[in-house]
Amino acid sequence: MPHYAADAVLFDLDGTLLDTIADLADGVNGMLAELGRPVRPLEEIHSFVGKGIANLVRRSLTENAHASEAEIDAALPVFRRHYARVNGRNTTIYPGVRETLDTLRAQGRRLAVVTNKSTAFTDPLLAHMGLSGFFEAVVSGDTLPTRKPDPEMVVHACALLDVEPARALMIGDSINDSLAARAAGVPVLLVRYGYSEGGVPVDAIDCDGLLSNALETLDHLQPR
Ligand SMILES: O=C(O)COP(=O)(O)O
Ligand SMILES: [Mg+2]
Repeated sequence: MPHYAADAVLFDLDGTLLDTIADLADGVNGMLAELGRPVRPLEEIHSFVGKGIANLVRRSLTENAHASEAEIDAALPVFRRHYARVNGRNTTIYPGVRETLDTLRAQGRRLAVVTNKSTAFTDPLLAHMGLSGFFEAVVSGDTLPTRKPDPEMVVHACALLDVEPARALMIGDSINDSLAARAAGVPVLLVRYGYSEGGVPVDAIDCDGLLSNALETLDHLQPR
């Protein structure tokens, strides 16, 4: 197993640091109910998460259903209103995450969040969960014109942390994370416990290793 020098570790948020699916599902189903559409099971909403909020709303309206572009546009602020109301309410930190962040900081590594979630939800959620203090940079889905799987957010996080991409390590849960990291030249590990957008099994995704618990990140790093 390769051991990475990793001066910086970049973390995806939804499905990697935080189990946010209950709140995302409440936001989606609040929106669907208000629009007079049938609500969806949490398991289905799982597979819609990973490419940002606009994609989540689109998939929620069009999977085995029909919605016009105008209806999709109009639904976005409805979702945002419902999600803002519940963001963090039933969210939990995955086992091992806080200890991992503590250890990485104690080792002097710089940490960032790189998430497709919008800034308006990312920042209050990190604060609510008591995680803000760990991160020197937070790159959200609306920080740049592009989102994961494009590499720019990952490149931007490395620049903010003043670390060469090859000296960083990305931890994510979906193909969007692995594609973005690969294209940015950052090694990438995927957690087995996240949402894996599109329901793609993580074993089938090109990455540098799989983690059953965030603490296993430490096993992939060179000591310092
Ligand atoms: O908002 C999303 O779709 C997913 O966010 P993530 O990039 O933190 O997994
Ligand atoms: Mg994710």
